[in-house]
Amino acid sequence: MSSAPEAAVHPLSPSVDDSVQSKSLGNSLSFAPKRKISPEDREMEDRADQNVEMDDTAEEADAEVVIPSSKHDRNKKQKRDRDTPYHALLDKDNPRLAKYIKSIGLVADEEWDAFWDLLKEPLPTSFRITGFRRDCEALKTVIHDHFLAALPEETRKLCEQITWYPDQLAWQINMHRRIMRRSDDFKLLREFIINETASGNISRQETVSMIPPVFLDVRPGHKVLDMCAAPGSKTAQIVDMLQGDLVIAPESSDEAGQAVDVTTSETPSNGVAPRLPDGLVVANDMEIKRCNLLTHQIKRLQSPCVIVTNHDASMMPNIALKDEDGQEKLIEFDRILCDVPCSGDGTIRKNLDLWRTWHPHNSLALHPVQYRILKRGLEMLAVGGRLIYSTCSMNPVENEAVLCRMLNETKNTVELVDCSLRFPELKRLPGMKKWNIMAGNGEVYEDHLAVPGNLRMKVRQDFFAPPNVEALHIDRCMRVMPHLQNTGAFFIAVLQKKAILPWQKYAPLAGIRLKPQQKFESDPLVGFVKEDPQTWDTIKGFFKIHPDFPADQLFIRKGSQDKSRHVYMVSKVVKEVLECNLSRVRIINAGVRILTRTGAKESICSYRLAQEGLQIWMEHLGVAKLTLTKQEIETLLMKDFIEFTALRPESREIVDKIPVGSVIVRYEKPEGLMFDLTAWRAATTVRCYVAKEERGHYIRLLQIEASNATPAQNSAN
Ligand SMILES: C[S@@+](CC[C@H](N)C(=O)[O-])C[C@H]1O[C@@H](n2cnc3c(N)ncnc32)[C@H](O)[C@@H]1O
Repeated sequence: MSSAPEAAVHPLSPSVDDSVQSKSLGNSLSFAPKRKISPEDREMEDRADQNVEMDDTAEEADAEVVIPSSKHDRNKKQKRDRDTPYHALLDKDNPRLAKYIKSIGLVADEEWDAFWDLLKEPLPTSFRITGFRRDCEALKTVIHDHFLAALPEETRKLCEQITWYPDQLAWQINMHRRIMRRSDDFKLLREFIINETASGNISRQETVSMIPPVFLDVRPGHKVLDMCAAPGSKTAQIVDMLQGDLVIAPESSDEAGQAVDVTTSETPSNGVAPRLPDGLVVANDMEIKRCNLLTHQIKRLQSPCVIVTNHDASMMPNIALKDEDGQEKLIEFDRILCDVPCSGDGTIRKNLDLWRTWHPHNSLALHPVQYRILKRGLEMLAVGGRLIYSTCSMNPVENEAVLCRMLNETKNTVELVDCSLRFPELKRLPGMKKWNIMAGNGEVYEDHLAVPGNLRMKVRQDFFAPPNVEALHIDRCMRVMPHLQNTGAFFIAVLQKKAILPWQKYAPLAGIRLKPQQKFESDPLVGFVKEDPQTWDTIKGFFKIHPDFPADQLFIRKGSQDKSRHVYMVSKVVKEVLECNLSRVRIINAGVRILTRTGAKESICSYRLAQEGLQIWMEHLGVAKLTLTKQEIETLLMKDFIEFTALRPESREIVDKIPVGSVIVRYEKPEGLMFDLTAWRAATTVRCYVAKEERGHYIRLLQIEASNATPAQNSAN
């Protein structure tokens, strides 16, 4: 890799230390049983990791699309995607589908042609910036000032900032990715999006799929449950909100004062410990394979607040915490997302098979499970908490009918929130108060009385609008339709729990006995500091860690040689959840790696900082940062190391004072780009410990900064 004399023998060389990984790999505590990974699984995980093409992996999986079950199927699909001239071969017509949508009464007659024609058009390309706030802002500026500003005016008009999206961090380019691929105008922007997706800083996500988390109104410190989370695009938004990296404007002026600023980058001057991200996101999915996709997505977020679990959401086990008296108390979640499995007809613009496979029976069959997941969600929600029910289906049986049934059963303890004044730029329709239902035989029925006896078990009474539909305020639900702003279709309902549910009154929460469930066998999890106080003392001294740093939130896996090398950090609540629930909740993954044992003898500290966890606790590290110039940092990023002889005298002077071992390298331009990297100060070099994709990200930003700067600015650096 390098010609440096040290590099060949350095014990920390990336070639011998497999722990320098991209954001998406091996950086959190895994609880999954040691499973044998089949080539198919591996391929699926690789696909999720690589994102090498601007593909729709996450997006497609977002809808309830079946991931091809065998390698053969996948190869066939890939071949078909490659060979099929863009959307051309399919006969995009389905008279029964047209009859069904017309029969619901969802689209006004005068809008029908616009709606139906658009369903046959491919979706635009949409994406959002994700990650820590400081980095998001830098990337937003680059996209704006460098790429969009350079586009010819006609092309630029196709790029819309999604105005309702918080902090203006999302865009919709009204052109399908396959056409974009052939456009010279978009070449640079497209490449940039592909590379930034690979390094985890941009997330390709369909516009409508971004809506539910925005209405969920997550605040720092909240406890959030995402019941059907895989592949995790909405979980990622939730985590950004929880950590204060994505800020939703308060709903009312009363709330403005309560909003907590959790920006972790400021060191308080009053000696108080800098804030660490707190709160909890439980990201759950029933399918273990999809949980693996979810885990990969979550790892890119580098959050100590997330736990991935694997349960049927309709039977989600209770999760407990200990109160001050040591009594177990069930967690009541502040926010819950029920993005339930659905028939997915709202995704027909990208899931083209639906033109062929759509069947009215699917919605009828899905209603019961959707209802049960919603019911369990409401049970686990705190009084005063908020729950979002969402689907990418247009069928009222999966939407309004589920809600009407639940609202009637919860008897005024739950209400639909009126969001009509929120995000007015987002065009939407109100929930429907009356609808017809198409049975599996293709016949449409106006009410249950009209349904023939032999079909009444399948087309049930509670699938139709109830007589008291007005009183339920079902029109407060929101329907986004494709022709309103060139998107897919989506349904969103915001619910608030006003009191304990009627059937919960007889089972007071504090007294519930939790049943032990099947336990995963994995290496025991132990507190790092308890296990090895001496090493922690050395680490604390070496990195000058703030005395108030909560070291009890650090864990290692004991038993397996390989895993005990890494120290993971979790949030305070996640720590408590792990301590109380490992025997009854199937936890697949949690935590962020912050330290790795190197075994390097030449340093007094045998651990080095891990890049993925750096931002989380950096303000707790008093160790000197080595600030380098643009030229120096570029060398470090491109070659992987910089020799002392290549440093300017000022940098050399600082390096000479730093002991051998792990070091933070900073690049900082006043009013401009700023980032920190983990590195190793060796005898004659400084070696970078950042994954290739992430190094590429910083190199791109530096190059863009240089090309934007005036010649005078350039020479100053
Ligand atoms: C619409 S997708 C969720 C998309 C996800 N929220 C996102 O934004 O990336 C529905 C998910 O529900 C999962 N699922 C299906 N039945 C479930 C159940 N009973 N409990 C939990 N998850 C379930 C599926 O595996 C699928 O991943």
